[in-house]
Amino acid sequence: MYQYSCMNAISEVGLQKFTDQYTKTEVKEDADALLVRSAALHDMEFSDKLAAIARAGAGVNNIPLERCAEQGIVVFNTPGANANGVKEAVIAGLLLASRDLADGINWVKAESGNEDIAKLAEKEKKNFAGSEIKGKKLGIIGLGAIGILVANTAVHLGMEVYGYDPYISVDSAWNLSREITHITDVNDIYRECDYITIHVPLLESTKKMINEEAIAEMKDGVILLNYARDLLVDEEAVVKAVQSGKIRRYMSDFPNTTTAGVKNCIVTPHLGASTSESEDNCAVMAVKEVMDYLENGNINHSVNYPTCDMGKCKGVCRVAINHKNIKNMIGQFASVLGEADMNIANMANQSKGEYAYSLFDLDTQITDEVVEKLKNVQGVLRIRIL
Ligand SMILES: NC(=O)c1ccc[n+]([C@@H]2O[C@H](COP(=O)([O-])OP(=O)(O)OC[C@H]3O[C@@H](n4cnc5c(N)ncnc54)[C@H](O)[C@@H]3O)[C@@H](O)[C@H]2O)c1
Ligand SMILES: O=C(O)[C@H](O)COP(=O)(O)O
Repeated sequence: MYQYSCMNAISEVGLQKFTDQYTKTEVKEDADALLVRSAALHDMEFSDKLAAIARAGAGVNNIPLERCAEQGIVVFNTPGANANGVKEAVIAGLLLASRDLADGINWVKAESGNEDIAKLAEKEKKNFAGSEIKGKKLGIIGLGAIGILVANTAVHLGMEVYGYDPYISVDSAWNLSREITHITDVNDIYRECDYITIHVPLLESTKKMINEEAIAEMKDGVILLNYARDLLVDEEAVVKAVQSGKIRRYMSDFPNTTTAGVKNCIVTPHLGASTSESEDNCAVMAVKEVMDYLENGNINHSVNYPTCDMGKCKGVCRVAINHKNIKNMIGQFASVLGEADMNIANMANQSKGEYAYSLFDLDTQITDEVVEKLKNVQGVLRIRIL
């Protein structure tokens, strides 16, 4: 039996995928797996029982990845599962930034008791006039799951699309429309584009990538969209630029005291992935990842451990070892098993940065004594027998 705990509300469509081997617990210390959306886990202590954390979503900046890896806790996310939801929010953002729909709607609300509203509207509408996106240049920074969907949709809406991503995956490159101009110097996006949208992960290297210098390179009256993370942008510099008119509008999905309520900053309360479809997709993917890891030891879509998948165990038992990526680990594991007269029927070993993961299918049941010997190999972080 396994136990899981939810750190945020997780879609029932996903939770229903758990079989009767799983029960939900409110006691986090009892959980084998945690499911989370944006709840901040940086200050949370993790029990020795916890084997997996699944982020039902894309961004993992709310999870201490390194600390988890060191404790042998595999962290998963659900790449692409909410990308369509975010794409649609970004397209809405493009239109809201171009047409003064928000102020127009607010004006109608304010005048709702006015009997002359229809006549007055015809007089006032000039105050809410905008521009069209067709024929305008859109620069996309980050062509991953969301960036490519935005890029391809914007092409269909008649925009001229420029894309920048020095680390683009082969999959993304295959899925990108040929109409998109490939940019290798991000400054060309800043200099050329009428609209700029960012879709990169929040990492040390991307923090405040949109800063005063980047803004200075941009066209006057540019529209900037941020449905990725607020810390990617120096928002104090953005607010100054909005107030001076350098940036016509700043669209953000991340409210904070810097941008909330500022004229021409249109901020939504982190709604990008808040659609029933995205919430279901993310939860289903997260639950499947957790079950495959807890039951079979397979790792798919982890952000702190390598992908390692041997399907279902074909031997008598499977030994799953989370360990440091240092030399001679496999040799030591094989020696311990060989000395105990245990044959390895099948095995896999993969590494990612400082961490590695090994799976061994054995022809015989492993004993507690051998498990203890494997645990004592220096660099081993966790062992599970499945
Ligand atoms: N608003 C929301 O609700 C919401 C929902 C989902 C994701 N997000 C955020 O959107 C962002 C993108 O998510 P995704 O699912 O597309 O992720 P992804 O991993 O599929 O794509 C990110 C892309 O950014 C590229 N990249 C990394 N560093 C870069 C750099 N310095 N310059 C240019 N490109 C760079 C990567 O190569 C990758 O192709 C993330 O920050 C994520 O947290 C927000
Ligand atoms: O990174 C993500 O997937 C998004 O920011 C969505 O976050 P949420 O699951 O809290 O809506």
